[in-house]
Amino acid sequence: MSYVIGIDLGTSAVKALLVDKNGTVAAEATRSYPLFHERSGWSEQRADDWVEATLESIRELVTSGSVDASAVEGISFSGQMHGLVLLDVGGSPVRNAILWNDTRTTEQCREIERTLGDKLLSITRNPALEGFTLPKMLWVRQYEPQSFEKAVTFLLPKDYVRYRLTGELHMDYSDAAGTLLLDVAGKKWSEEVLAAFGLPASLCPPLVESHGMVGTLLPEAAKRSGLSESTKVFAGGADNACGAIGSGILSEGLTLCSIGTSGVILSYEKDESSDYKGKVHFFNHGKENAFYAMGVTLAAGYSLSWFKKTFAPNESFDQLLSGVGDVKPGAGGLLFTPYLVGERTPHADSAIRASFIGVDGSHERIHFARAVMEGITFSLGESVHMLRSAGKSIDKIVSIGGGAQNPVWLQMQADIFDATVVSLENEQGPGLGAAMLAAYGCGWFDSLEACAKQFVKYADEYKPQPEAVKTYKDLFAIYQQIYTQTRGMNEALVAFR
Ligand SMILES: Nc1ncnc2c1ncn2[C@@H]1O[C@H](COP(=O)(O)OP(=O)(O)O)[C@@H](O)[C@H]1O
Ligand SMILES: O=C(CO)[C@@H](O)[C@H](O)COP(=O)(O)O
Repeated sequence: MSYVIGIDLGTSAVKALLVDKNGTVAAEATRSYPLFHERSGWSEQRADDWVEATLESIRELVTSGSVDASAVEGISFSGQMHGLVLLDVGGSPVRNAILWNDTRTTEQCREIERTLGDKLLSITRNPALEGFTLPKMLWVRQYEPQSFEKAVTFLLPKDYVRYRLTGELHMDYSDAAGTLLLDVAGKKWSEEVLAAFGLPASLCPPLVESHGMVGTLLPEAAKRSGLSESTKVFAGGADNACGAIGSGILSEGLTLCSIGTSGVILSYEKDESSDYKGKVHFFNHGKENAFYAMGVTLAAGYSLSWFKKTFAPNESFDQLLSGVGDVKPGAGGLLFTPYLVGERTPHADSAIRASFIGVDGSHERIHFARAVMEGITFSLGESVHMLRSAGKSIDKIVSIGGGAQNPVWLQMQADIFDATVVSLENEQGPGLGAAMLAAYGCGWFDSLEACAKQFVKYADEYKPQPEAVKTYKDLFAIYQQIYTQTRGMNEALVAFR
């Protein structure tokens, strides 16, 4: 049997999947790495931690799957988006990577808006948001000029891992779209944006399709991972593009909900023609010449893991959430807004922070846990609402990410989104999407769609329950007021953080 490997470089951990030609996951391995929050709003990781964790997880896959190294034909990647990795002339990172959920760059975002005006949206199809890569570059240039002077290339997280495995520098369109340096519709680095900020084109790596082959493994990487040097390496894509591929979101009318560290609602776009005026992100898909529109909740799964870490550090998610289905929708009048690190959609605001509203003497920890899950889902519901308001019809949503492991949460999504929610048999959307890019790249299938027919296996369907839909509609109207009513207070609190 032949295999491919899909690597999902997440924020909390890297997950590696060994997948056979039938799309069956033969083995899985995961390794976590630390996140550094040196100041409020900052979020960094060490790029070399990703490489070590990836090599270790591949080695475990190969060993636990008891496969012959020569049976693994290809490997590809899904990566957390937007993170800035600056490399010096020797190919080493000049500082820690600054991640997608780091919001230190408000000043640089305003500078980008002032400099580019309307051109920003027409070229990059996205507004200046703190999480994107260009503002991070400008921040490093302004505040750490000694590091920036050393930088000759920039990469995104999974591109750095792939570079260390192959020695080749590349970036795929789906990830490049999240840098604010790409002409998204034209599929090329924007000379206009680069020139406007005095950035040399040589900083940008060559662009490739997600299923494009970029090389084979370096001898050292082959030795450490246990794979053969002839293993073909394919570019891969942004985690949300790969999550979409791994969930079969490859044609018009299909929508994805992903609750990982972040949360996203993503809707397929067959071409570049839709214009959301920057209200949602608009990026290149990992499928050639396709696109997607996407709303992002910065602290989705992160809100629940913050809650667990703070109030139930010694329990598993399943223990923490046991009994959460017995609490009625609305958590006894307790609402939560998941703005622990600021927000992106629909409120691009780095100063806003989370709230519990309606705390009552009768509330127990389980009500708070339910309120956190509901607040995250309401936030994602805002993106569903925005896409519907722009004319999208959203009746069926494939749900992935760590959050999709809990059936109560899947039913809650169906009730809050008022749509049928479908889970996957193997809850590994982005990793499976990466494996599919390798399988398609290896020539196992004529198209990603043909690969999806074989690889993507849907599991349970959750239908919206009318009574809960009605309750959540009423609560959503109250939830939506919390942002405007707490914004001023949070701005005043910035000085105390
Ligand atoms: N058993 C579970 N039930 C509900 N939520 C879970 C469970 N396990 C993990 N999660 C949620 O999923 C998140 C991690 O999702 P994952 O897709 O692995 O993230 P990432 O790819 O960003 O590293 C956690 O922050 C947590 O909120
Ligand atoms: O910033 C975004 C999308 O724009 C995030 O979705 C990141 O891509 C991180 O993803 P996860 O670690 O939550 O999967």
